[in-house]
This record gives sequence, structure tokens and C-alpha cells, in this order.
Amino acid sequence: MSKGILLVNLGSPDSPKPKDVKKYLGEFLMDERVIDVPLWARTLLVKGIILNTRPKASAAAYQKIWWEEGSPLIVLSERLQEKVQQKVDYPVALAMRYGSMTIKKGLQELVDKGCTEIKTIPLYPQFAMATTETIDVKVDELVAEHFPGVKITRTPAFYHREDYINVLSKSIGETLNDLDYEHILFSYHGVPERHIRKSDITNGNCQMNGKCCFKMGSKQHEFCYRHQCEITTVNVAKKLGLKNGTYSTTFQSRLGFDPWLKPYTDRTIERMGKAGTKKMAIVTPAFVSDCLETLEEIAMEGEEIFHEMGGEEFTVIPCLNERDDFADVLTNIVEEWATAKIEAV
Ligand SMILES: C=CC1=C(C)c2cc3[nH]c(cc4nc(cc5[nH]c(cc1n2)c(C)c5CCC(=O)O)C(CCC(=O)O)=C4C)c(C)c3C=C
Ligand SMILES: [Fe+2]
Ligand SMILES: [Fe+2]
Repeated sequence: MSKGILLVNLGSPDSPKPKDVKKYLGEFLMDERVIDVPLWARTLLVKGIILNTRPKASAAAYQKIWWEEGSPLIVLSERLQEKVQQKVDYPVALAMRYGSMTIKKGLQELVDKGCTEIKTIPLYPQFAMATTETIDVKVDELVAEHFPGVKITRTPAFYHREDYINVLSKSIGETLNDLDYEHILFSYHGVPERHIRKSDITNGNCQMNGKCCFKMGSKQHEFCYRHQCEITTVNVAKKLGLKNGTYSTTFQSRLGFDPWLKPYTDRTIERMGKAGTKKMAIVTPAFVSDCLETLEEIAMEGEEIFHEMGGEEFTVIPCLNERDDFADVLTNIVEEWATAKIEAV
């Protein structure tokens, strides 16, 4: 058996042109784990409404953050892949759930190198139906159809790993240590509240008000995105010794009219600016790589809202991107798997 690693991130359009953004959004939003309504309703919503309105605005946003080398999310994921490859003895491939760098191509690349045992690592610290689950399901479908001899090992969300919390805390501390700030927001990508209910394995105990997220252990919350975000914040706050009232958790990037996880990031920035906060920092731990949602929605739009409300300094902390110590965390995940005792069959 020969081992290989497949890192998987979300993906980006091929270019920031409206036609490429439309193609990408079409694939992304037609995923039943992203817009989780019956096919007829999803088709009507995505093909009938969203794809006729959003691509132009979305393309304009992509144009603001696009790099000469390409999409920041793709370029940063590639740099991370190279770093991990330098640290492990097995071939490391990179794929995206949506867009041209498909998971099928990633698996094929590893199979062509002789890999028969592949560890997939979704580049999301917290589990969500729209991220980790859709990757796991896609990998299973592709393996069954195209790579029947390949053994896959999934990687669960790594939000509570000590090495990850240490690295995330260190990266935040590097900015905060030299910063005069009043409040730091931990802003996570939002999901519709319905997604949390669908993934709830606690027999309906999730109360959607955040209280249950702290009551039960991680086992009950293995699939609760909200719990995992709250615990990420709490663990970092503990590690950095942040005082109560100087930090909070919010959720960004909502789409459509359903209720999404609250509090919303944009409204919180607005409220804090109005209430007189002058110096605010913000970190986005649901994103491993800087991308449209961090570079445009937070660093540009978020800052604009804060300034309009009277805020003065808005400091955005970068994602972990290609940090060497973050590549070490992924390497630890690989090594733990590679050296694990073979399970009895
Ligand atoms: C119903 C819609 C969406 C859900 C649910 C959702 C969950 C989700 N997404 C990420 C990470 C990323 N999302 C990104 C962009 C993006 N997300 C949505 C919609 C949903 N996401 C849209 C429509 C877009 C496209 C941009 C836009 O038009 O606003 C990105 C950035 C991609 C890039 O190319 O830079 C990331 C990353 C997570 C982690 C998540 C659930 C936890
Ligand atoms: Fe998203
Ligand atoms: Fe909960």
C-alpha cells in the first residue's frame, strides 16, 4: 500500500470575469449541501434568480482582490501544499471542491503516482455540511465510480487540536501584541440555521441560541458548526488571556432571506462603531486561506462600515495561509495517520 495526501479547499472561478464567476457559482450553489432545498426549488433559485443577478457584482468584488498569479485562495492553497510537501514523505496533491481543480483530478494525480491509500484533508477547521461533508461525499462518489481500489481515510474537523489552537493563537497574538485595540471580533463564515438543525446528532437538543453549544461535550457536537466556532474562539481567548467583553464571535457572508447564524458580522461592526468603539481588530478562523470573503467582505466592506459609523482603526488579521507552523499542524495530522496502528479487519 502506498500513501498519499489530498488537501481540499473550496475553489474559485477561473478568472474574475462575469462568465467564469457565473460558471463557478452555478456549480457551487447547485450543491444540495450548500443550498439545501429540493432540486426544483434550488434550480429556480440558482438558475432563475441568483445566476441572473449575482455574477456581475460578485465578479466586480473578485476583480478588487485578484492577484497577478490568480485567485488568492488558490495561490495561497498552492503555497500551503508546497510547504506540506516539503515536510512529509508522501505525495501531496491539492484539489478544490468547485471549479477547474477538481477532486477527480487530485485523486488521479495521486493514483498516477502509485497511491492506493489516500488521506483527504478538507482545509476547514470547523465541520459544516456545506464544506467538510460535501467534500467527503464527493470523494466517496468519485472513488466508487473511478478509483475502486483506493482506500480513503477522512480527516475530521481540527478546530480543537491543541497544535491548531496554538498556531491560531500565535498568529493572532503577533498582531494584537503591538496593537492598541478595544475589541476583537472572531468572524466565521455563516450558514443557514437550518444547516445546524440538519447536522444535529443530539436528538434535537440544539437550541439555536448558542447556550447548548457550551453545555455538551465535543462528541455531541462533532457535527455542530456553531459549537465548533464558539469553542475555537473560547480556546484562543483562553490561550491569549483575552478579557471577557473584549472579544466576541460573529458570522459573516449570509445569502438569501433565511435566518443564518447570528450575530451577523456586518451588523456587529456597525453597532460597535455607533456605540463608540474606535479601534477594532478582526480575525476569520473559518478560512484557512485569505479569499474573497476575507479580503473584500471584511478588509474592504467591513472597514468601510466601521469608518462610516465613526470607527477609526480596523485591523484585519490574516488567515493562517502558508505559515510554516500551520503546515506543521497538517504534517502532524498526516504523521498521526501514517503511523497509526493498522485496524483489525
Ligand atoms: C448558501 C450559500 C452558502 C453557504 C451555506 C456557504 C458556506 C460556507 N462557505 C465557506 C467558505 C467560502 N465561501 C466563499 C464564497 C462564497 N460563499 C457563498 C455562499 C455560501 N457559502 C457564495 C455565493 C460565495 C461566492 C462569493 C459571493 O458571490 O459572495 C469563499 C471564497 C471563495 C473565493 O474564491 O475566494 C470561501 C472560502 C465556508 C467555510 C462555509 C461554511 C462554513
Ligand atoms: Fe461561502
Ligand atoms: Fe448547539
